[in-house]
Formats: sequence, structure tokens, C-alpha cells
Amino acid sequence: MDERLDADEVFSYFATTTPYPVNFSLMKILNVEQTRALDQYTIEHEPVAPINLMERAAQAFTDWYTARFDKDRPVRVFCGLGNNGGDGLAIARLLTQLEYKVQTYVVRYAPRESEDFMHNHRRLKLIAPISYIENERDIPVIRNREVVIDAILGSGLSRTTEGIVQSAIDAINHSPATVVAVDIASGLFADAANGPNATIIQPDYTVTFQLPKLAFMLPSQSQYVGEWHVVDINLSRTFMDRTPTTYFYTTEREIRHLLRPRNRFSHKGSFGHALLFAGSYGKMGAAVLASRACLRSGVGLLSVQVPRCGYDIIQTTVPEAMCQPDGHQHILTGQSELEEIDLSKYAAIGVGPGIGTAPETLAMLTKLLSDAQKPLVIDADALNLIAQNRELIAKIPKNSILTPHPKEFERLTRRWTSDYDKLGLLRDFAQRNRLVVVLKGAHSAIATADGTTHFNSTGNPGMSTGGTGDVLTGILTGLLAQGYDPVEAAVLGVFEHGRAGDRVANQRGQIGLTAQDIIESLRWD
Ligand SMILES: NC(=O)C1=CN([C@@H]2O[C@H](COP(=O)(O)OP(=O)(O)OC[C@H]3O[C@@H](n4cnc5c(N)ncnc54)[C@H](O)[C@@H]3O)[C@@H](O)[C@H]2O)[C@@H](O)CC1
Ligand SMILES: Nc1ncnc2c1ncn2[C@@H]1O[C@H](COP(=O)(O)OP(=O)(O)O)[C@@H](O)[C@H]1O
Ligand SMILES: [K+]
Repeated sequence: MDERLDADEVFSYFATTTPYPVNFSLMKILNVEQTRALDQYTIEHEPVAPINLMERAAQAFTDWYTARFDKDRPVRVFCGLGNNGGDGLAIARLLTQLEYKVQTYVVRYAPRESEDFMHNHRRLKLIAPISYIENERDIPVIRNREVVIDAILGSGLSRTTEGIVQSAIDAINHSPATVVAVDIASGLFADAANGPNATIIQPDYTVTFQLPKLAFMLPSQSQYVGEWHVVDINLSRTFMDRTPTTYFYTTEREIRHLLRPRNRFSHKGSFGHALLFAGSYGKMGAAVLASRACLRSGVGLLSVQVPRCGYDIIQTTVPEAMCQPDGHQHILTGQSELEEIDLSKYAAIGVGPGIGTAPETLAMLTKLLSDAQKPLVIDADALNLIAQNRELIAKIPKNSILTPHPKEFERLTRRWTSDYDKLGLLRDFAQRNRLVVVLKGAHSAIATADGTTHFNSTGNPGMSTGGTGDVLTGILTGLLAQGYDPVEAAVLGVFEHGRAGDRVANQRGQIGLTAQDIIESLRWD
């Protein structure tokens, strides 16, 4: 895109090239051009002088900082020459005025400074000394217990770091200090892959302005992000609402819009009848977990198709569910022992947890994909079977929800070269096949048929334990049965699955968390 476009032109540029996405997602992830245009639009239309907007940003950062760090911890603020550096200088002034022990350094990598940098430089100079880093000798020794505020480069990064910037970043990374990045770690591209061997700040925290950045969602970038927080600096709501994007971040606000309250006169018929195909000999736990999670997600009625060996297990551990044993003792074949399965009876169908990859199960899945008239939830071994028989992809009912973890997604597509490549693969796969694909992990990414991707905000590493994916399948099947459309079901289900995991982690820590705990912690109000 032409960098010279002004804020209004950016509106019309994106409005004509990007589809307007689903309306329940409020928190957007904008790209670098859009972020710049958002600043510019706010400056022109609020209106607010750029220097006052910078002051607002510095104040928001300082409020965040002072709520967490005591005055007795020495602070070293490293500033570049652009507006990120200007933020750093203003932060140094505000902290000095609050009697923090601040030392400020300007990394002089170029001959020119931004206007607002110079303004804040003059103001800080009046109350505190400023040191300049022009070569390696000027870099201070950074000690334990100190805090480094990294304001060398922000979202204006346009090339890989080098020279004295690189040396300063290396020194900060090798120091024992706690590092807090202003807006984004210096050297990290906000929405594109960094080349190999790039020198980038590795912060403990990133305090970013207004909206999260795409890089924050990606596992490979996490060392350059640390724990991240968004601070509100009142950038134009109008611009954010009107600017189309394909990336969203799901927070509790969106979820409140999605949840449907129950009508006083509702009955179990109002919440759908779900069917789960799950389990095989030795993997009946997956069927139990998915079934219980489905029931805890508000489904009206649940039936479970399991191999004959699973009949007593389901009947005793999930008494609320009806159980239909397969004709086979150990695996699902689709040949029901009792009666022919009439798919039309079910409001939603989930398939995959623990089913294994036997040829008879493949035959059952193939028939299910052809016969199903509604979107399915497809997980685990069902995905592995599809990956081994890729011609089945075209048979998946449109708008079905697929829930691969990264390995399963790789089997369905190919190995990716970077997390950005992976996001592209995910979007294309969902769009081309008209599916909803939940790529699971930290910040699970939900890609939809219209080309948008929703990143989840809940969940924790305690959830990396066997069976949590089966729980998600149960949840999603339960939501589809209640009439949520597939995108809503995926966004809502993934969020609540993670939120339940966070409740458990708060109560008993991450390490002891199990999949069953997640089921017991689900809440929908
Ligand atoms: N524009 C605004 O109104 C606001 C901007 N804010 C701050 O401004 C930042 C963006 O400011 P800028 O656009 O000035 O960007 P930066 O502060 O990131 O600096 C960009 C400058 O550095 C140069 N540069 C880029 N890559 C480099 C590299 N690898 N090595 C050396 N120099 C490099 C660029 O040519 C440009 O001159 C944000 O991250 C945020 O911290 C905040 O104050 C909020 C308001
Ligand atoms: N670090 C993490 N942060 C947030 N959620 C996580 C994390 N690790 C795993 N999860 C969640 O736990 C679930 C794991 O699913 P999956 O890999 O299919 O496990 P399983 O096959 O054992 O059931 C997914 O929903 C995933 O998003
Ligand atoms: K920075």
C-alpha cells in the first residue's frame, strides 16, 4: 500500500478491498499502516496536538508502570530518535517527577530526530541529565533489580536493526534487569516476519497502546513480547469501528454480545439434540470427556455413538446421555447395533475424539461426511483420517468446525516456514474449503470462510494436557446444537473453554489442571 495515503484514504482503501467482517468482534488488530492512520485520524478529528497525544501515551504507560514497580527500583530509559523515543523521554520526565530514580539514554543512531522527540528532549533536559549512546563504550552496565524501559524503536521500524542500536539491544538482553517495552519491543516487526538472526529486545513485559499487535498472537514471537498489556489512550473509536480488518481479538466484551440468555418457557427441546461419535478400545475417556463437556455447555439432549466396549462406560459415567453402541466391539464402523443412525434427528454432530484411524472407521467417517446435511464438529483422529485421505476435504459440509492442534493442521496442509506463513495457510484453507478452522494453542486462532481470523484471549499452559481438546469438541457440538452459528460457536466455545481453564488455574495452579476440571469449571453467565 502507498505509504503516502492519509487517514481518510486508508478508510476507503480498505473498505473497497476487504470484506466487512462479522459484527460482534469489537477489538481489532490493525496493521502498521492502519495504526499510523488511526493516530493521524485521532490527531485531526478529535482534534489533539500530536505532542499531547504522546503525553497521553506516556501517562498511560506511567500509570501502568507505577502500579507495578516501586520507586526504589532504579530505572534506565533507553530512547531512540523517533516517536517511540519521544514516548520514552516523556515517560522519563513523568517518572522523575514522581521521584523514581531515572537515568535516561538516547541511542544516537542517526542524525535526525522527530519533532515530538525534540520537544520532549527539551522538557526533560530542564529537570534531569540525559546521556547519549553513540558507540559501545557509552552503553552503561545494567544491574540486577534495575528496570529497563525500552523506547528505542516502536511501530515505525522499517528495517532490521544494526550498528549501535543492535549493540544497545544486545546489552539490554544480556543484562539481569527486568525489561519493559514501550508499545512494542525494539526491533520486532508488528505484523511481518523478522528475518533470521534479527536483534530484537526480549522484554519481560510489553505495554502497548490501544490495540494488540499481530506479532503478540504468534508463538514464535513470544520471546520478543513477554507478558503484554494494552493501555487505552483514547484513539478514535470511530476510526477503529470503521476500519475493516481480517484480524480480531476476542475479549469478554464480545462474548457478552454473543451469549444468549435462556427463555423462561424453554424446554429441553429448545436446546437441540446433539450426537457425538467418539471413543475406541483404550480411548473411551475421550468420549466421556467430550460427552460431559457437551452436557455442561447447555445441550438439550445428547446421544453418543461408541464401540460396544464403551457402552457400559458411557451409561455409568454420563447417565444424562443416551448411548448407541456400534456393532463392533472396539472401534466405530457406523454399523449400529440397535438401529440405523438417522442423522436428520440431530441438531449437531461432533466426530473424532478417541476414534482411532482403522479402515472401518474411515468408512464410517466417509459416509458421515457425505450424508450430513449440517455443519459438523471434526476433531482429532477424524482430522487425521481426513489428512490421510485428502479427497475427503471437499466432502466436509460447508461451515463445519475443524479443531486441529498445530500437528494435525500440518498434516492437513503442509509444514509452514514461519508463523505468518501458518496464518496465511490457515486463512486460505478455511476460505477455500468454506470451513471454520480452530487452530488450537495459546491464542487459538479461529479462521472463517470469509477470510477473518479471531484470536482467543483466554487459556493457559496448564491446558496443555491430554483430553482438553476432547472437552472443546464437546463444547462446540453443544453450542451448535443450541443454534449458535458455527463462527459464533467457535469464538464463544474457545473463549469459555479457555476461561474455564483459567478458573481452574487460579484455584489450584496450572500444573495440576486436568481436562475434567475444565468441564467442572464451565460457566455460561
Ligand atoms: N504517532 C502518534 O501519534 C503516536 C505515536 N506513538 C509512539 O510512536 C511510535 C511510532 O513512532 P515512529 O513512527 O516515529 O516510529 P519509531 O519511533 O519506531 O522510529 C521510526 C524512526 O526510526 C527509523 N528506523 C526504522 N527502523 C530502524 C532501524 N532498524 N534502525 C534504525 N532506525 C530505524 C525510521 O526511519 C524512523 O525515522 C509508536 O510505537 C508509539 O510508541 C505514541 O506516542 C502514541 C501516539
Ligand atoms: N499454552 C496454552 N495456552 C492456552 N491454551 C492452551 C495452551 N496449550 C493448550 N491449550 C489448549 O488446550 C487444548 C489442547 O487440545 P489438544 O492439543 O487437542 O489436546 P488433546 O488432544 O490432549 O485433547 C486446546 O484447546 C488448546 O487451545
Ligand atoms: K520499544
